[in-house]
Amino acid sequence: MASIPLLLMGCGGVGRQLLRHVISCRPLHSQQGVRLRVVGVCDSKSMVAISDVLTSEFRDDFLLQLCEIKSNGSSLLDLTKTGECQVYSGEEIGRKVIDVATALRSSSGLALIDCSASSETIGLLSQVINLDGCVVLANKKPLTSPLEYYDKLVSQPRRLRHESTVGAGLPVIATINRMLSSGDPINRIIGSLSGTLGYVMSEVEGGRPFSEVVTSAKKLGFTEPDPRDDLSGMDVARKALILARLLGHRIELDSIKVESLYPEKMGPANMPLDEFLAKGLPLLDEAIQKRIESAVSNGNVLRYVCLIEESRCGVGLQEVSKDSALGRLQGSDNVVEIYSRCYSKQPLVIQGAGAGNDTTAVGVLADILDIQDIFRHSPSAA
Ligand SMILES: NC(=O)C1=CN([C@@H]2O[C@H](COP(=O)(O)OP(=O)(O)OC[C@H]3O[C@@H](n4cnc5c(N)ncnc54)[C@H](OP(=O)(O)O)[C@@H]3O)[C@@H](O)[C@H]2O)C=CC1
Ligand SMILES: N[C@@H](CC=O)C(=O)O
Repeated sequence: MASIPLLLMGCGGVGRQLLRHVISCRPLHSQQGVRLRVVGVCDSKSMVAISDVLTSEFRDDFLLQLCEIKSNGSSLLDLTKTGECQVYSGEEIGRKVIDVATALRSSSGLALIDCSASSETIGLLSQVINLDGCVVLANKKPLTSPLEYYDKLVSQPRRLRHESTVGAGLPVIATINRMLSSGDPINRIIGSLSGTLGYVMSEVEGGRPFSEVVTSAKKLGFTEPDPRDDLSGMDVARKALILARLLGHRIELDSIKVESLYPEKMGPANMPLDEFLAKGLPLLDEAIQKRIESAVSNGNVLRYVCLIEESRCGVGLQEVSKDSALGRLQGSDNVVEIYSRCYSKQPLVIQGAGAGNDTTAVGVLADILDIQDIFRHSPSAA
């Protein structure tokens, strides 16, 4: 039996869906000889942890209650009433995560799952790797931090999985890793890597106002916590950087050319999110619609494209033919075309839903199961 102790950072849309999946897959995992033991969960302010991380785990009804509390916008602190957990806040959180990883080091090791959208988790993630733990990421920010930190995080590739950082549940990272490790060098990747921007382009093409479509994309769980991360192109740039670094490009985020769909005066430094959603977005409707109509009048469509080729890496809007793989995309689907020595004339193509809490959580869960052997071979795994 592989017993994997999980500590989840971030219990928003993706994190909660992951907890629900862990619970609903119990019978399947039991057949496979795997037990996922949730020993701690944290959000931006608090952390709940089980008192004995070596042998205990949160009960499923406690985890479902946690999901409900967070869905209602309440605080994890409300769970103290149950008497089932210890609660930590502020700087205690980081210390407790390291305590848990240290306590588990000589038995199975900890699996730290980052479903936050924070740029501040990188230090903890690297420390957990150093404590012989594993890290699974939906959060792209740790992998797009400066190379100095990135190198530490990826120093033990067997202990790191991050499939959901690019294309949500689509097998983009695994495919690229398989190609590279089998000596099939990749020379070009072109694709549409934003579920939000894909959905926005195809829905506005169909006649809906841009502001209304962005609001729906947020409700559907496609956008980042602040949709300006998507609309600025930065979320796609992060995915491009993750792929470029996998290909061996030693580049930083600020070297990627990015095209934003809103002006700087509407950016997070100048406008609160609520104001952007209520007042900023509608001001963009006309300009985006005109751009899309102009593409359509040329017999084309507009897509937000990511290109990585030789030393070039850029993301931005492009007019593409309606009949191309990019042009045929609809809704939140992503497409990634990979050109390599083996796939030189016709690319290897990966396509499907590229955003959404469900598909992303499934990708994270698959990553956790992918590292089960590390836990199976530990001295405590019976
Ligand atoms: N949705 C999607 O389709 C996809 C999402 N992702 C990635 O998954 C991640 C989560 O997205 P989503 O669930 O939609 O985002 P949400 O905003 O719904 O949830 C984010 C969660 O992270 C918590 N959080 C914030 N800062 C920290 C921190 N420093 N430590 C621990 N927890 C923290 C938040 O706390 P609080 O509740 O207190 O605000 C919240 O619970 C993002 O990085 C996103 O890029 C990746 C692929 C696809
Ligand atoms: N906000 C992202 C979610 C997945 O990474 C997107 O829209 O693609």
